[in-house]
Amino acid sequence: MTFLAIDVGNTRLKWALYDAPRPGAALMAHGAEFLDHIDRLAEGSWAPLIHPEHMLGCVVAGDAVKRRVQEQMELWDVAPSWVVSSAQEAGLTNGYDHPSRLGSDRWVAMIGARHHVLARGPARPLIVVMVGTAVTVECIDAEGRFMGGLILPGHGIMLRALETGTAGLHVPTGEVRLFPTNTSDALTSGGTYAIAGAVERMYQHLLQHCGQEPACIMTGGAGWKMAPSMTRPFELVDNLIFDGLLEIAARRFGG
Ligand SMILES: Nc1ncnc2c1ncn2[C@@H]1O[C@H](COP(=O)(O)OP(=O)(O)OP(=O)(O)O)[C@@H](O)[C@H]1O
Ligand SMILES: CC(C)(CO)[C@@H](O)C(=O)NCCC(=O)O
Ligand SMILES: [K+]
Repeated sequence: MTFLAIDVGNTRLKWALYDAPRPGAALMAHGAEFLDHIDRLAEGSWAPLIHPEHMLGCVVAGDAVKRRVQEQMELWDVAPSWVVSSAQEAGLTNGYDHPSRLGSDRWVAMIGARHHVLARGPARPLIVVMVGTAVTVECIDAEGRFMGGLILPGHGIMLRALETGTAGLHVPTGEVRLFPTNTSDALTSGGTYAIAGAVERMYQHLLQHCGQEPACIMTGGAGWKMAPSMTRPFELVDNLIFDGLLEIAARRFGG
């Protein structure tokens, strides 16, 4: 019962082929393409794959990109299905004002993170940080209710905004420093601590609200770069979105 998971992000499409639609399934193949290059998937990295029997994805890039991905999937006889954020799914409840307006990447990653925590011990409050093109910081209480979260610009967007918005800031990437003494280090440290500071703030909000130390999980391609600058112990999980898609797929496809 092969299963293809697809995460169409703001910048790149990431995919993973598993031997079954269930948590813990074996990973058979995986890859990533920039959105500009997705029209080559069927003749490229998808061509040699075993045909997936089921597929589930999440997409934040809009309908035109979704259609381009579905065109590539015509290579196989598999129905495309995409997660839409809802009021409730896989044990999580959604506290967003309009649940369907919550980015499905955020919803799916939270589902992955919640089950990650439950697999290890008793339920507890949870902070989920996704570090990619944008950064999101989500708060979930011990009962599995998504209480709310932050959206902030990712590191790359922050630096590009400063480059285009100021008269003379064009410098190479620097190092994260406690007391930056050159422009490169000042910019790199500023972006990093903006993210770390936002996360710390949400940690305090959740701790205060729940009266219990939250578990902290971080994911996304740049998570490892943020890890040394965080103020709390964070567990890095490679791809929470795939983990969440496997949880949902197990319920939908009965894996
Ligand atoms: N030192 C850093 N600290 C924090 N974030 C960084 C750093 N360097 C790069 N980044 C961020 O990481 C992003 C790349 O992460 P990732 O590979 O998860 O994103 P992506 O797959 O391109 O995004 P998406 O999932 O939205 O398509 C960059 O866009 C940038 O914002
Ligand atoms: C916030 C991003 C860009 C993070 O990838 C994405 O989840 C998105 O476009 N969300 C829709 C708006 C929202 O989540 O409130
Ligand atoms: K993403």
